[in-house]
Amino acid sequence: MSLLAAFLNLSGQPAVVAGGGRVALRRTQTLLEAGLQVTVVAPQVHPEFSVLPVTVVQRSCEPADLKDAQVVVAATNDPAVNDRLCAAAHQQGALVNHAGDAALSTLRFPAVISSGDLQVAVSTGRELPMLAQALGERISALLPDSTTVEQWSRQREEALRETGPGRELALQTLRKDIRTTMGVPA
Ligand SMILES: C[C@@]1(CC(=O)O)c2cc3[nH]c(cc4nc(cc5[nH]c(cc(n2)[C@H]1CCC(=O)O)[C@@](C)(CC(=O)O)[C@@H]5CCC(=O)O)C(CC(=O)O)=C4CCC(=O)O)c(CCC(=O)O)c3CC(=O)O
Ligand SMILES: NC(=O)C1=CN([C@@H]2O[C@H](COP(=O)(O)OP(=O)(O)OC[C@H]3O[C@@H](n4cnc5c(N)ncnc54)[C@H](O)[C@@H]3O)[C@@H](O)[C@H]2O)C=CC1
Repeated sequence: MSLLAAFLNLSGQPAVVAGGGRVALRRTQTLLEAGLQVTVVAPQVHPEFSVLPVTVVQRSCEPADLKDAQVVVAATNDPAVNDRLCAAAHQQGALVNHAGDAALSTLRFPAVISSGDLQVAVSTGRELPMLAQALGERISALLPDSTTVEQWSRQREEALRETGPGRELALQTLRKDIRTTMGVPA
């Protein structure tokens, strides 16, 4: 069995991050980049949270704080608290990340390599973040720049507007151009 590899559109959805340390900060940044509305609940928060567009509630996190959240990250340094919050979050049907135990998560965080809207996500399917990170560094050298991607995207739209044999020909030309540029056999 493998994990479901998918990209989720959760822009505008509420998320709660329990904990305010480095792990919570990293996860919060990832959620913000995907447009979620993040509330951070923790007695102590890393100073970098003050420059982020998040709501900070400075106290210990209770299951009631998770109400309405579509995504819950339990990243406190108290495993029992993380377990309890995750159990409550699962019950309400949220996507759940348990920072201390991936087996208790329905949501795992990959290493992400991006160029504009293009994203490559690496999951090892286990807990081996150094490998995900190292692979990400190799992969980043392979990504085409965003101007090139934009141009290919426009070319594809133009090809799809064509009718008859011109359409297939335009798509074939584009496919060949992309494959050659990416260094795979045309
Ligand atoms: C299961 C998973 C979490 C999940 O998805 O739930 C997980 C688990 C754990 N990570 C630990 C440590 C660190 N992780 C990082 C960094 C990253 N970790 C990420 C993902 C994942 N980490 C998921 C599996 C991914 C996979 O393998 O596919 C990345 C890719 C994405 C992200 O986190 O946003 C991001 C790279 C970002 C990049 O690309 O740069 C660093 C920092 C660094 O290395 O610089 C440290 C050390 C410093 C620190 O403590 O922060 C420990 C504690 C081990 C211990 O006991 O010390 C555990 C728990 C355990 O192993 O039990
Ligand atoms: N998945 C990953 O990438 C990693 C996961 N971990 C796990 O994540 C946990 C957190 O790591 P760090 O951020 O480095 O910890 P940290 O010690 O820097 O921060 C812990 C945070 O939890 C908060 N906290 C404690 N009790 C709380 C409660 N009842 N409610 C809300 N917040 C509470 C504290 O105020 C603090 O902000 C670790 O204990 C470990 O289990 C650790 C390293 C990497």
